[in-house]
Amino acid sequence: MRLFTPEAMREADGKAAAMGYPTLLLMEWAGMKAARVYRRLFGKAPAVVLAGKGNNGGDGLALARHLLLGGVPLRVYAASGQGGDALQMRQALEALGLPLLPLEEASWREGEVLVDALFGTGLKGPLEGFYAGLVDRVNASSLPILALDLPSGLPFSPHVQATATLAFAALKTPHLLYREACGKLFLAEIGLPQALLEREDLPEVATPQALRPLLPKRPLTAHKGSVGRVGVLGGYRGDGLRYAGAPLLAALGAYRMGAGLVHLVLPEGTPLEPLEAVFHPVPAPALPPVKVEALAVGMGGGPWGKAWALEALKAGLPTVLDADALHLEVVALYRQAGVKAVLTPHAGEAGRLLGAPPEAVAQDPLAAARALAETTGLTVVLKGNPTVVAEGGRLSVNPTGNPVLATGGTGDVLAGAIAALLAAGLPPFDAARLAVYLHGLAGDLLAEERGVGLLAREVAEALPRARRALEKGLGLPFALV
Ligand SMILES: NC(=O)C1=CN([C@@H]2O[C@H](COP(=O)(O)OP(=O)(O)OC[C@H]3O[C@@H](n4cnc5c(N)ncnc54)[C@H](OP(=O)(O)O)[C@@H]3O)[C@@H](O)[C@H]2O)[C@@H](O)CC1
Ligand SMILES: Nc1ncnc2c1ncn2[C@@H]1O[C@H](COP(=O)(O)OP(=O)(O)O)[C@@H](O)[C@H]1O
Ligand SMILES: [K+]
Repeated sequence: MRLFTPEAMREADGKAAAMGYPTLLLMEWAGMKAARVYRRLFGKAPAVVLAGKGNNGGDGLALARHLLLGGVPLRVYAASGQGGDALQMRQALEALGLPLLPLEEASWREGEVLVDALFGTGLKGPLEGFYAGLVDRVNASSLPILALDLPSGLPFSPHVQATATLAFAALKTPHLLYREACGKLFLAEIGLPQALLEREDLPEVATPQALRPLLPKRPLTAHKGSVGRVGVLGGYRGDGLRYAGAPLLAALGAYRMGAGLVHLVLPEGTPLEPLEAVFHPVPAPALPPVKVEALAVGMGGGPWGKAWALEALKAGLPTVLDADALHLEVVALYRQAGVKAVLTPHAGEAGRLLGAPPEAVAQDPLAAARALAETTGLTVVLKGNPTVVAEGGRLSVNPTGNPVLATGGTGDVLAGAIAALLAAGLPPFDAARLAVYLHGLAGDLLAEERGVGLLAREVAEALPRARRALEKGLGLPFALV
């Protein structure tokens, strides 16, 4: 599944028209699916439809007709000046005898549901004046809001804060970058020719359909030496400081992602927890002779981070470089050596590597991940919401995960999980996008059950459940209608 920009979506729309596909059918399907979602969410609660003059408004007018025919009480406030398909939808509605009210008079009361069909992919700049005021009133209404295609105003402010959003034909970038404004997300197929949706040049939205085939198989004859062994190198002791938990969490992440064996290389004197790992206490960063297929390096490394990474490089194995191992010199050496490496920065670390403020990275994570993959020549996992995986020209945007994961150590678990998949033989891009998806899904399962207050180790513990869900093809965090 591809992630469209609003421009790419409009282009697809235009191509459908140029192919002779009757675009009125697309709008009719959009309206019909929207009515279906409305009924599913709100039953027969009375609707107030706010329709703009473009095609997004047209979708709203089509929805209104289906609600009317389905016996849902409603009022429609519409801008004037529709043309093309939207005008036909207006005429169809009026022919059924529903008078359209001027948008300027829009009002609502307790118990009603607002449908936001003001603006979709055609918005050219921030809303101002009347429309900005209308959006502010909508947001202040405390009524449920169903946004059609996009919450109006996105990707700018002000924008509608929807209870639910129904995307048409494909997800667009704002759906994943402004997840909060969308509320519960739905995606409707509306009959756009499939060829127009297959755009290899656009980023991927990671889905169970794409990821399930990547799950490493476990044959009957599997043994702990055959399914991937991971070396974890990290931790620091000095200056009165101790970072002992991070490498342990990475080891848990690796085991819970299916590693056969984990070798844990730690500073001497680190307090050890009972864990199924083989411990290698060392007086200073070093790589003892261990039989592993991949490494995870840098978690809790503090000032030792760089030294851990340089020691690990000697093995020439696929390596996850996390946290304190993320330095430009280190990254350059891995690239020179032709080692398969996955970098796992959050926005702060990515900003440091790119020489950009973290806010700029968080503002456009797709561009930042792409830039970092380009400058380093390595695979990049830019963590956040959404997490973006980049390698060469490829981008994968992850739809799972939630703020419950914003707690110390969840990134360490992820680093170990990626290393386990590298050790199982997956190429870096696949190991990264699969681990990121499952890690986010583990967080989603836990968020639903328990909410805020998770421990990182619990995220590791939930990885097998996330994996089982993916094996069944489940776990897509938005509904297809
Ligand atoms: N993809 C698909 O396959 C399908 C897509 N469909 C639907 O079409 C939607 C896209 O429709 P669209 O292109 O008509 O644009 P839309 O979002 O209605 O807005 C255009 C209006 O906004 C106005 N306007 C712009 N900027 C503004 C501003 N800053 N402040 C104020 N006004 C501003 C602009 O005015 P103008 O500049 O033209 O005067 C124009 O009137 C898409 O989201 C989906 O819902 C489906 O129907 C079926 C198939
Ligand atoms: N708001 C959020 N939404 C989704 N995922 C989040 C959110 N906050 C944190 N995460 C995830 O949690 C992990 C945090 O990693 P990181 O910042 O490296 O933490 P730590 O260094 O404590 O392990 C990342 O995988 C990140 O994507
Ligand atoms: K809208």
